[in-house]
Amino acid sequence: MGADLEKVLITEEEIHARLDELAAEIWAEYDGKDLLLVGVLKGAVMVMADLSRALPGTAPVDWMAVSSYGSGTKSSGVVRILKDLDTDITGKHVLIVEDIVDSGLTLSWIKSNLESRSPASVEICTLLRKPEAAKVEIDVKWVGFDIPNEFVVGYGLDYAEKFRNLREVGTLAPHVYA
Ligand SMILES: O=P(O)(O)OC[C@H]1O[C@H](OP(=O)(O)OP(=O)(O)O)[C@H](O)[C@@H]1O
Ligand code: HPA
Ligand SMILES: [Mg+2]
Repeated sequence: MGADLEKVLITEEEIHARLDELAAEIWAEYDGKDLLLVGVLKGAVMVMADLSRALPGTAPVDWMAVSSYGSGTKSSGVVRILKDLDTDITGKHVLIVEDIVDSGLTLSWIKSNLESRSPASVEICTLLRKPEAAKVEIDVKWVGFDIPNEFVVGYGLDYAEKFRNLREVGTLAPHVYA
């Protein structure tokens, strides 16, 4: 599987060090508040697992599943809810936890969808962001790493459902696409 990578952009150690920093900042913001962590399946599973465990206190976790990419490498811009939250978020401080903000279309749709449910606040934490790929303006409060506009896999991110279980984030070698 490692041989399928062209280059490693972010190592496992760099990811964990950055998530530890973000967890401390996030806890400073939400300590004492009614916080709900919302993960976006499936990509955010690894980020949620490590970020939530790096928090110095406890908070409930819920999940949404939406589809925008299908099996390809380009966002269709069409977002569908495949699984909604189990939680009523009225009055809660919602923190959306994501693996990547690419075009921003998915997150901007999810954020306004959640904002329509009368929460106390909705913010976003993402491990990765591609500033050059942005198609909509979206306010992301916590960003792990800004990365170049290249398709990446690993640490939850897939290509055709594969490579989510890589420990690092990297780009794929051309032979994988062939
Ligand atoms: O900013 P955007 O261009 O909208 O892209 C970002 C979204 O695309 C990916 O999800 P995908 O739809 O591939 O589902 P997955 O998490 O199951 O891989 C990723 O996990 C984000 O949710
Ligand atoms: O670069 C990416 N890789 C994998 N999945 C994605 N979903 C949006 N951008 C990406
Ligand atoms: Mg995907």
